Amino acid sequence: MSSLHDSPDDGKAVDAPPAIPVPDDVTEAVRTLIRWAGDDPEREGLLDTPRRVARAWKEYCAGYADDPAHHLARVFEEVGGYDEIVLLKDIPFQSHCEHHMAPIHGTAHIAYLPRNHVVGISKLARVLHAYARRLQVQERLTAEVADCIWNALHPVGVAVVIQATHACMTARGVRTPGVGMVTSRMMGAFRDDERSRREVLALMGF
Ligand SMILES: Nc1nc2c(ncn2[C@@H]2O[C@H](COP(=O)(O)OP(=O)(O)OP(=O)(O)O)[C@@H](O)[C@H]2O)c(=O)[nH]1
Repeated sequence: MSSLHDSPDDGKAVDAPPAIPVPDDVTEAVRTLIRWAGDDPEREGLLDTPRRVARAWKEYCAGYADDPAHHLARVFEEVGGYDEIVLLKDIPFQSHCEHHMAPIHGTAHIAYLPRNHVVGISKLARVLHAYARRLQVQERLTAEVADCIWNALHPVGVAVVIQATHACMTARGVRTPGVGMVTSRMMGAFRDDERSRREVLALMGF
């Protein structure tokens, strides 16, 4: 019987990642973790779990195989003399913290003030995801995204603001739901010029 998640053609899940081979030591590590958590990795419901977990982690961490700067290689020079802020706002992303490997869910706002050229707007989100799909701390993620745009486009300014919740704080440890962390990196005109900084923050909704 097919379900909503089956493709009409081959019965595989629509968004299924390619079935990459998983080395035995990786599945064994997951089995050890299941035992450590208190369950039995040999019970029927958990038999395929180590392989699934291994593949899921390859997907969560796909950013290690993704060169962020590569996404900014193609630029457009003819944009009608446009020389104001370009902002991609409210970009949802997921990451994992490097301390507990717990999920981070967040929203990023990425802006730049072009010098002579712009990039396809989707590329800003691609840069974000390439860094987010790694083990991260929010401060480094914010800095890496901003630095990548700065170094690739040589714009007049770059501003990146990230708001995120960390499951290591909500689901364990201090167990404090509803709190968000905010980080920012302002470069060039957005750092040096108060009016530009205020303008970009206002466009972002702050
Ligand atoms: N600055 C920063 N801290 C983070 C980030 N993600 C997780 N953390 C924190 O990293 C810290 C790790 O602290 P440790 O004391 O080594 O680990 P822990 O004993 O598990 O800490 P608790 O979470 O307080 O139980 C925790 O305070 C986390 O909340 C992040 O992106 N940035």
